[in-house]
Amino acid sequence: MSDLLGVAVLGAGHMGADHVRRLDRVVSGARVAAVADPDTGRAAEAVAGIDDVSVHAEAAAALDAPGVEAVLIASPGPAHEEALLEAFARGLPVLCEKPLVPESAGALRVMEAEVRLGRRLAQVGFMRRYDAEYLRLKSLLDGGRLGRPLMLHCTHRNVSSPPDFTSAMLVNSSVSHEIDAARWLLGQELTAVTVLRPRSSSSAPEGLIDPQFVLFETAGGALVDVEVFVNCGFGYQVACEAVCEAGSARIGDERSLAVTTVDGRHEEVARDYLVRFADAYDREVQAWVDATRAGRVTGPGVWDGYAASAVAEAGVRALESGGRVAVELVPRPDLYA
Ligand SMILES: NC(=O)c1ccc[n+]([C@@H]2O[C@H](COP(=O)([O-])OP(=O)(O)OC[C@H]3O[C@@H](n4cnc5c(N)ncnc54)[C@H](O)[C@@H]3O)[C@@H](O)[C@H]2O)c1
Ligand SMILES: O[C@H]1[C@H](O)[C@@H](O)[C@H](O)[C@@H](O)[C@H]1O
Repeated sequence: MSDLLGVAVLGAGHMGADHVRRLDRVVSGARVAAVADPDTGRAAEAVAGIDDVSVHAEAAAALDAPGVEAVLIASPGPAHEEALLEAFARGLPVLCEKPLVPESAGALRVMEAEVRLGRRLAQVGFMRRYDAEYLRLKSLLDGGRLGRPLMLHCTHRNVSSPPDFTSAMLVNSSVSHEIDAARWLLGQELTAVTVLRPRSSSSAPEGLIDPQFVLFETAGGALVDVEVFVNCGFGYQVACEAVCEAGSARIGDERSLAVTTVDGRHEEVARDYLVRFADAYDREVQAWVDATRAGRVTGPGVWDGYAASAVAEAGVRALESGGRVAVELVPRPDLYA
């Protein structure tokens, strides 16, 4: 028996295949023991060259495969609730890609199941909490040098959206990251949301409301605004400026490589999340493996996933109604105190 943590990866698409590579070649202390995808050809391709790994069409079969001790869920959001409940039924620790569950009712069922178990088993894949720039901003805000935060101005741009992307997904898929980051950076719940629609870009697919301007209110009286633009065409840009009583701080300005030639100064712009957040995913998965081997959950958990889904759901209602929508959260169970 290997002393490496045996992980079943559910879903072998963009994120799943990248996490398989990461578990196999980047992080220490883990190995890929099984992979599941209804497209078994894709699953087999993702694990090509890896020893002692089984390939399954069904997620449940991968959870029951030999050597599986933990689960990484990278299937589409609507498949997450069933996968989480199946993992909990087997007592398996989980790293679940965002969203925990797209609808808050489903997220609540997952939370109730974990509370019934009486111990935390799941972490949600909000990888920005592991990004070096976000970590510096968090530590600056927590240190108090800038004083009380008043506003966060956020930008979230993608080059283009996948073919099945809907107007609601700008809020509940893309902005779910800002929802979690704002809750974490400010240490406050988001209490209300309003979504404004500038004129849609002519580069956006027909009918897609893109960009959107999302405004959150927080329990501590701060405001968080997000420009989300998923067909901007020119780069993957994620930025955040915190404006506080005694100063401001900004991250996300792509300071990685600047090339100067006779034609001027040129700075690289990431093309997608796998590039922009590569280090953050590595740190996230390593931290999850380490915590899991120590029998703990240290990252964003089921309460964070539930809160993000509830806020996003209010956001979608705000987009549809054009009005301000209050966020309703159930009381936080003691398990997540
Ligand atoms: N953290 C991030 O920055 C980030 C980035 C992209 C996607 N995601 C999340 O990762 C998840 C996967 O997204 P993706 O872009 O890789 O999607 P994808 O469409 O590229 O891949 C999903 C894969 O899951 C498979 N699948 C479908 N139903 C399944 C099931 N029941 N069990 C197992 N596999 C199943 C599909 O066949 C497909 O191969 C989503 O939850 C998405 O929101 C997170
Ligand atoms: O699912 C993806 C992913 O979460 C990315 O990090 C985000 O930038 C995209 O907008 C979203 O569609």
